[in-house]
Amino acid sequence: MIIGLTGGIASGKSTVSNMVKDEGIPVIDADIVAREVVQIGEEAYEKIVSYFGIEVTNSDGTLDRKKLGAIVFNDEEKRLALNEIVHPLIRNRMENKVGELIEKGYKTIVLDIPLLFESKLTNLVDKIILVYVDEDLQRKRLQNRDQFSDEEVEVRLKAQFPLKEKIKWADEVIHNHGLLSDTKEQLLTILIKWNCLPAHKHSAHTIIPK
Ligand SMILES: CC(C)(COP(=O)(O)OP(=O)(O)OC[C@H]1O[C@@H](n2cnc3c(N)ncnc32)[C@H](O)[C@@H]1O)[C@@H](O)C(=O)NCCC(=O)NCCS
Ligand SMILES: Nc1ncnc2c1ncn2[C@@H]1O[C@H](COP(=O)(O)OP(=O)(O)OP(=O)(O)O)[C@@H](O)[C@H]1O
Repeated sequence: MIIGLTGGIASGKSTVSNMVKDEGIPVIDADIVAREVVQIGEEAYEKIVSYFGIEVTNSDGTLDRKKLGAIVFNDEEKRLALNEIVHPLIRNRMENKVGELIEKGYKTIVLDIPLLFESKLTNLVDKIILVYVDEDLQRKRLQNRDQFSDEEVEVRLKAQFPLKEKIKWADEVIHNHGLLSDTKEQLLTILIKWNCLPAHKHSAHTIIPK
């Protein structure tokens, strides 16, 4: 089973995906793949530099992600242009990674994709888990984690579908407002329901009814 793990910026996807990895299930992280496809010399790197100009590179030639972020999150047309350059390559690379893991014998693979719905990547997955928090908490966690100004937070939230909308399209929702142990319990309940835990892990989490 290929599970799509999605949410919104700072809703807790990485937190949940670390819990998934702890259960011995491999995770492919779209944010990491997105960094791989823009390395110097890669096709997307050349396209980005020719579209956005040399100003979006650091002195060592690597992309200046802060500068590129400041541009694309304040200009919808440019954000969509960046998406058009990188998203097909992200999709391809993720499909290849899934193929490799299947060949290695993994029966369950999780794809952590923030823009699963926005980028129409849902056909990559069989089931979808949404990591949900309300927007106020999402703002607070984003601000705390990345030290963004109010405006930087708002433009990033505006670039994604609201989490409330995404709930409708998810098979399961993990509410990530409380303790990490609550979040983990919700995750395990879903994985057990879908029969996705490796056998030794499954028995470790089986709750024996009284
Ligand atoms: C704009 C960039 C350079 C900013 O880099 P930065 O290191 O500051 O952020 P990072 O890549 O870690 O992304 C953080 C979060 O921002 C959100 N985000 C990233 N790109 C986008 C986008 N194009 N549209 C909406 N939200 C986005 C996601 O929730 C992501 O988890 C970078 O995010 C990027 O290259 N984005 C395009 C690729 C993409 O869509 N990545 C998301 C995975 S599908
Ligand atoms: N249940 C929780 N309680 C307290 N803090 C949390 C909880 N879950 C996540 N956080 C914190 O909230 C922030 C955002 O979480 P995380 O980085 O997992 O989100 P994300 O969805 O992966 O973000 P992004 O889309 O930007 O990669 C982090 O600083 C994390 O430590």
